[in-house]
Amino acid sequence: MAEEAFGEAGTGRLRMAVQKKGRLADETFDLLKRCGLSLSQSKNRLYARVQEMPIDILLVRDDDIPALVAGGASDLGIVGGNVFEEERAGGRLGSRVPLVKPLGFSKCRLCIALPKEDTYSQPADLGGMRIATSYPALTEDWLEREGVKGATTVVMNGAHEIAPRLGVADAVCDIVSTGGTLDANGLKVAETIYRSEALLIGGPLEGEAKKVADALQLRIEGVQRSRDAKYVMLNAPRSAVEAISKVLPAADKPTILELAGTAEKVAVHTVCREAVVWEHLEELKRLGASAILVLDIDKMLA
Ligand SMILES: Nc1ncnc2c1ncn2[C@@H]1O[C@H](COP(=O)(O)OP(=O)(O)OP(=O)(O)O)[C@@H](O)[C@H]1O
Ligand SMILES: O=P(O)(O)OC[C@H]1O[C@H](OP(=O)(O)OP(=O)(O)O)[C@H](O)[C@@H]1O
Ligand SMILES: [Mg+2]
Repeated sequence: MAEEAFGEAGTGRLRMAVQKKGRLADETFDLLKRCGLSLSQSKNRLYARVQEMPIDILLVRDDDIPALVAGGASDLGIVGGNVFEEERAGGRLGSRVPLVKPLGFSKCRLCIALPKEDTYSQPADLGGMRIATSYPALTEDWLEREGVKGATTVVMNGAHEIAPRLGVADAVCDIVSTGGTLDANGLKVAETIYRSEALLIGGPLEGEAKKVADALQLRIEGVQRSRDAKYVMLNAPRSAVEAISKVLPAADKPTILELAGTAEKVAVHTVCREAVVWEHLEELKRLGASAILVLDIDKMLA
């Protein structure tokens, strides 16, 4: 591998910054794998090269991704919306980094939380409080929008949940997923100020980089389309096919196949969301469906 050429502009290889290790990294690598892309890691593990497409992957801390993209060192990046919006709200990105698409993983909420014993009914109750957070810009923007008077932020880089107990803050504003961390630290959610998921950011691109980015996006869309979708096969009385098609709505009409040795029954194949199958299982059985198979779909490319 021509390591010296890595990351240089103008090589025609698209550069994409992703988290090296952490809560975003596993799902980012899984997404690339599902896009049919395999990575060859460099010896120093600061970048990897995609084998199947001209893409170089920068392996970095998530906090650095928006600035790398804004500064032009990377064409694209995959980063949590919380980090991206914090950098943007803090005025550190200029106007140069568009959001390309939400990716649907690493979902979490940015919440203001208070000690469980505090009473809370409205934003004004946060007036005058010190709020420990790694997201001062998003927190301050929200406080201003809600007209909260006199609240301030105390910047901490981790373990915010301990701040009220230490007396260095009255409230926290941090990432919440299951709520387990807050609960274990005697805190409760007062407000959700931002709903986050992983985002693909970057561009606008030109020339070869744009072509590669478009091809990558097409693959990502294929993976996203297949994420909730299931391939459903069942046998049913021919007379029930129309009713079954209404119960299992799909983008396209179902495929109806003859079954050997019978004219009354057919096989119905369709694609729909898994939840729809569960919701309507009883009804499908009532309509005479049998041998219901629900299969994973690896990709739906168009
Ligand atoms: N509990 C959670 N559940 C779901 N998503 C989360 C959770 N915690 C964080 N995230 C999302 O994953 C992103 C990365 O979280 P992680 O804890 O790996 O960050 P980090 O410790 O700042 O990593 P780095 O070492 O790259 O700076 C967060 O910015 C957020 O978007
Ligand atoms: O609502 P929960 O499911 O408990 O998740 C929330 C916790 O997850 C994140 O921390 P993480 O566990 O990633 O550790 P970190 O503080 O080292 O980032 C976040 O900072 C919260 O502390
Ligand atoms: Mg970080």
